[in-house]
Amino acid sequence: MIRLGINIDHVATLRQARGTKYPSVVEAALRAEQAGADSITLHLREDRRHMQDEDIFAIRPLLQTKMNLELAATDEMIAIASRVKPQDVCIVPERREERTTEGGLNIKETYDHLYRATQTLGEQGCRVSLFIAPDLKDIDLAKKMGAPVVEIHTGSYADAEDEGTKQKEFKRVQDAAEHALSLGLVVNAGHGLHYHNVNLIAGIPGIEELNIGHAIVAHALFVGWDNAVREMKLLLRTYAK
Ligand SMILES: CC(=O)[C@@H](O)[C@H](O)COP(=O)(O)O
Ligand SMILES: NCC(=O)COP(=O)(O)O
Repeated sequence: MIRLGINIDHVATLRQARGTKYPSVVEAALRAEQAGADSITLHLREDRRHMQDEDIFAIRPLLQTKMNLELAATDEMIAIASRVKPQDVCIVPERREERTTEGGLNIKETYDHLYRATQTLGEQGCRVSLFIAPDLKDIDLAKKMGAPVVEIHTGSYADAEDEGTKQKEFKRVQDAAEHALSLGLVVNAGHGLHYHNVNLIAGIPGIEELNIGHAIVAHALFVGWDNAVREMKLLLRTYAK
């Protein structure tokens, strides 16, 4: 059964907008688990625009499911992950000026650096995932690097502005997932997924987990957090093959 990772970054975005203590990211994480989340994803960005270090340390011991900590492969972030010891770590690309994560890791250009980060985090007992574009060559490099998991960036699929582009981008994700599974990799996917586009991705056989956040936080404004999580969980159950 495909698993649902709830990314709570943008609960923190609302909090950071005013520097208040509310909404509580701890409450968001625990209630998401109660509502059916199989994992809690948090992206500790270098610029701390949403999640803060103290959020990561506070949430880690309280989770009943697992923590998937997203981070850039920097010495600072690897040191934090080595202290927090999340069950899963997803290495993601980061550029300060970006509005959101644009594209996957440039594995070819940064192979040696990513290899060292993957090894270090693996030695800490974390299951390492690489956030990559739906590109077969990048998947081959991820396998060569020894990362047990890849998370396929679904942003181009989610951003498609016409049906033809959407179907083309979906096939890229589908082909990439099939190739990664054929190499024995665990395959996750995420970025930009919402209640009206998750169906095709959830229907790809073999995908282990979808990480979804922004759309769930947005929907929660109208239906409540618990219901927003439950509705997404039901969609995954409905469309998974
Ligand atoms: C890696 C990924 O797709 C998510 O963590 C996404 O980055 C959400 O956070 P932002 O909206 O800050 O990019
Ligand atoms: N890795 C994808 C993720 O964690 C959530 O991305 P989004 O749903 O907030 O776009």
